[in-house]
Amino acid sequence: MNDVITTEALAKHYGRVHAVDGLDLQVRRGEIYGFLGRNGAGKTTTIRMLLGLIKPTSGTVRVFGEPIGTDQEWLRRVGFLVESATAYPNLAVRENLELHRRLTGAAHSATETVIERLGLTEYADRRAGRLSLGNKQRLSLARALLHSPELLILDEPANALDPAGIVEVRGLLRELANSGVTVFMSSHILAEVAHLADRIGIVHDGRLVEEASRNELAARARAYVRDSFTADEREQALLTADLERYFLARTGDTDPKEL
Ligand SMILES: Nc1ncnc2c1ncn2[C@@H]1O[C@H](COP(=O)(O)OP(=O)(O)OP(=O)(O)O)[C@@H](O)[C@H]1O
Repeated sequence: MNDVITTEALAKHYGRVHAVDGLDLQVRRGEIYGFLGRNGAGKTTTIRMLLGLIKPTSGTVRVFGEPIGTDQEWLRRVGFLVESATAYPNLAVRENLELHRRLTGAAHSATETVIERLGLTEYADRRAGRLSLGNKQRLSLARALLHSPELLILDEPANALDPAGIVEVRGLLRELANSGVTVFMSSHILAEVAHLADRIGIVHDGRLVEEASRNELAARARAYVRDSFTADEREQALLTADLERYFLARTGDTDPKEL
C-alpha cells in the first residue's frame, strides 16, 4: 500500500452547492502533490475532509491505508496548516511552539529545531500577534512540522510569504519530501506548485479535471501556449518571470536561479 491518501468518489454538498463532487485522489508516499484550483474550486473543503474535520456527503477517505474514523491515532502522524495562520497572539513564538510540542509529545529539542529551520530565531521571543503576516505563516508551518509528521497537509502554505519566503519554504518542503515525508499542498497559484510538486491535480467545481506529473503538465502547457498565443503574448509572460528574478537578485540573498 503505497498511497498515503486515497479518496474515492468523495463529495461534499451544501444544499445546491457541490463544493466537492466525486473526487478520486491518490497521493503516493514521499511525493509532493500540488492540488491546484481557482478560488472556490473545493480545495479547502477537500482538506477539511482529509483531516476529518467535516463529514463527506458521500464517498470515502483513507489516510495511511485506513478509513479515517473515531480513532484519532493517525492524526499524530499528520502535520497540517489550514487556512490562514493561527497562533495564540499573546504567547511568544517559542511559547506557542513549546505548547504544541508538549501536546504532541515531540522531543525536547524539537522546538528549537523548527525555530531555526523556519528562520524564526530572531522572533522567538516576540508575541505571535505582533509578527508580520509572513512570519505568522512561518510559525504555522513550524507548528505543522514540530512533531516530525509523515504526512503534511498544507492549505495554501505560501499565503502571505514574499517571493524570497516562497523560495525558502519550497526548499524546506523539497528537503522534507527527500527524507520521505509526503506533502499534499493546495494552491490557487500555478507558479507556487509548478517548481515543486511531483504531481499536480487540477480541481475545478469540486472535480479533478486533470492530473499529471509536473513534466507532463509542463509539456501540455507548452504545446497549448505555442498553439494558442502570439509571440508577443508569450514575450509578455516571460517578462513577468524575468522581472521576478531581477527583483529577487536586487533585494536579497535568495538565488533567483532557484525560482
Ligand atoms: N460551509 C459551507 N456552506 C456553504 N457553502 C460552502 C461552505 N464551505 C464551502 N462552500 C462553498 O463550496 C465551494 C468550494 O469552497 P472551498 O472553500 O472548498 O474552495 P477553495 O478551492 O478552497 O477556495 P479558496 O481558494 O477561495 O479558499 C465554494 O463555492 C464555497 O462557497
